[in-house]
Amino acid sequence: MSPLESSIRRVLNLLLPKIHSLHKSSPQPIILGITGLQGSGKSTWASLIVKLLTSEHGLNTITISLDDLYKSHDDLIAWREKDSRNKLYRTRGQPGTHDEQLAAQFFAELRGCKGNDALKIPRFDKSKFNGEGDRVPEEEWPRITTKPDVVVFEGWCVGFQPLSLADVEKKQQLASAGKLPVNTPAKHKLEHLLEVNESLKKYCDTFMGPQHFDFMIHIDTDDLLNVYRWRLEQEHKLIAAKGTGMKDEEVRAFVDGYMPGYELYLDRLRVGFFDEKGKQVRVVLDGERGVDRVEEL
Ligand SMILES: Nc1ncnc2c1ncn2[C@@H]1O[C@H](COP(=O)(O)OP(=O)(O)OP(=O)(O)O)[C@@H](O)[C@H]1O
Repeated sequence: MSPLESSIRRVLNLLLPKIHSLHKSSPQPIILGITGLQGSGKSTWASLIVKLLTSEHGLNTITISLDDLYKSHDDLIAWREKDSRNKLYRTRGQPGTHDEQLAAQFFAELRGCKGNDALKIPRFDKSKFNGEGDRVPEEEWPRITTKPDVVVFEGWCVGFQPLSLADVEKKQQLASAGKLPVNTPAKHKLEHLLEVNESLKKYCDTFMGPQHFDFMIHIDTDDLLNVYRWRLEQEHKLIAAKGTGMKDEEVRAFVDGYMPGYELYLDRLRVGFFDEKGKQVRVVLDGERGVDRVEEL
């Protein structure tokens, strides 16, 4: 067994008794969030957890990625052009670039799903429009006809919760004084950070707040600079395999887009997403993406 698989099993074992107990007491699908830094392994964790829960624990488990809930291409362009000065919205990814109505509707249907009513799972194709991406036509979305016991919902900003205006401002001042790990909030105007924060608030109200999840796995690291290293390694591997990929400075710019989110919202997630204890596991990775430690929150 690979070290990664044994880490995933170890973390899953911490949550399993609680998952089984909730499964026995509630007919609704259990929502397990997976959040983590760029390239930290969210999709790898999600797919192995689906496999383990289904094949070894008899729990019918599916996964959905926040990436499948983006706005359509037309809506993404309209969103970008609404405020073309906001650099955070030049590409998809930030809160505001997903279709929160679609997301809220999907999760509401999922909670009410009794099986046999063919629930459709939204899909987004990142390759459309030269990489700008577009939603896959609804008739091509996969359908499920059996109520899932567990739904693994993964995304880079899953688990983030909005800050007050004063706290966003304070973070930006800290960044301007060079007191945050990478200081990226200083690279954006306050009003632009607040625009993302406002969208995050809407997400949390409608589909991404603590009230919408049962459990959360957070893949983290003590040193945010590791994220640049992991993403560069990932791209170098891709170039070695396919002969093409992003240049190093493009990779850095790409990761820079996510850093303000990490620098604004990770502190709160690290303290705990839920009010109740025992529902969240924080996995802290070392520089080589090995597990340094596991914390139950
Ligand atoms: N612990 C690990 N050690 C080494 N490589 C890993 C580890 N976890 C994942 N990888 C590899 O790193 C790459 C990124 O993993 P994955 O796509 O699961 O991450 P992600 O967090 O979902 O990424 P993204 O943020 O880009 O969506 C994959 O090639 C995966 O095989």
